[in-house]
Amino acid sequence: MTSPVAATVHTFVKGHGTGNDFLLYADPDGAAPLSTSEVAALADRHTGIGADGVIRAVRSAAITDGAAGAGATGREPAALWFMDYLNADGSVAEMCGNGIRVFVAFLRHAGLLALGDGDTVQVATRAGVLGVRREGAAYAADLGLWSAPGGTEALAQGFDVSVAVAGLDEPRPGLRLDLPNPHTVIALEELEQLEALDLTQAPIVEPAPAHGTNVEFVVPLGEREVDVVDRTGAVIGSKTVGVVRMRVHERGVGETLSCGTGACAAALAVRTWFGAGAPQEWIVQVPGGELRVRMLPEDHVELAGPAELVGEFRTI
Ligand SMILES: N[C@@H](CCC[C@H](N)C(=O)O)C(=O)O
Repeated sequence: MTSPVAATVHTFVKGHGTGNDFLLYADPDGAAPLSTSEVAALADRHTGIGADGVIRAVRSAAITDGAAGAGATGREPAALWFMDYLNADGSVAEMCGNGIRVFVAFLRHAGLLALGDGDTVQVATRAGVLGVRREGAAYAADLGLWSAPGGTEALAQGFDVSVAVAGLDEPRPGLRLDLPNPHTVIALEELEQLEALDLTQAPIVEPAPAHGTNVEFVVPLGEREVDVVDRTGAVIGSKTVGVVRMRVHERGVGETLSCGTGACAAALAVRTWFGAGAPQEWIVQVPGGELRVRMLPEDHVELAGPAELVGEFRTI
């Protein structure tokens, strides 16, 4: 591979969360951002290293307005590190739920952060400062406020757009939710319908959201009793959780094996459709594994799941 990368950046760590994979690098002083075309070249699965996104770790004190792209939060005294997340096509996204867990794992691996089991670190993102708690080898992130751009009317109705996709005969109703990156969730009745979808092309959402959208197709699978364990792993009770199967087409990427903010949108949409009495916790099954979503007070939502680092890659 001929390096598409600026001379200052050659070494990347590859990591993933339930198969949603990223290339990460440290740029403490904010001196080595990558261009859109450099990111796209690196993320290319045939001629680059390959990834769903590229994540740059910048000291938040080094972020000046606009330096990290549209929506940069500026200096964040509450958080030492800023997560600069870019999609595989080089476009800027407001948030990445799988990425923020892998980001924290990367900071620990690079010796840039010490985080005890059960402790929480504040991370600056384009969605504001978010807390990420370590749970052994996994992480739980409070992704902050969710909202429905269609307002209470869309939530009451359960949908506010129409979505056409290859593999389904007719357009289906979809519900838009912001985490704060844009999502559109569509319910299907059968797992066979989910498996038959062709997500090699982006689903067509009408009316088209102004800034594009990630699109999640979901099949609700009912409720399940699961063990409640303490920090030592001992079972101390049980609780009821909802279960959802999901496939996703990500804005700026294509179909991915997982999407963390998408899993939250899926759980929020299914909970909305179920109405009062729906579980507050959800297991979201994605092609790359399982994620846990928990509704927190004041319209916050928590996403928990694994974060794994694969290896280091050096471009030439
Ligand atoms: N995979 C991410 C979402 C990444 C951003 C998304 N493609 C967008 O453009 O909004 C996740 O885990 O949340």
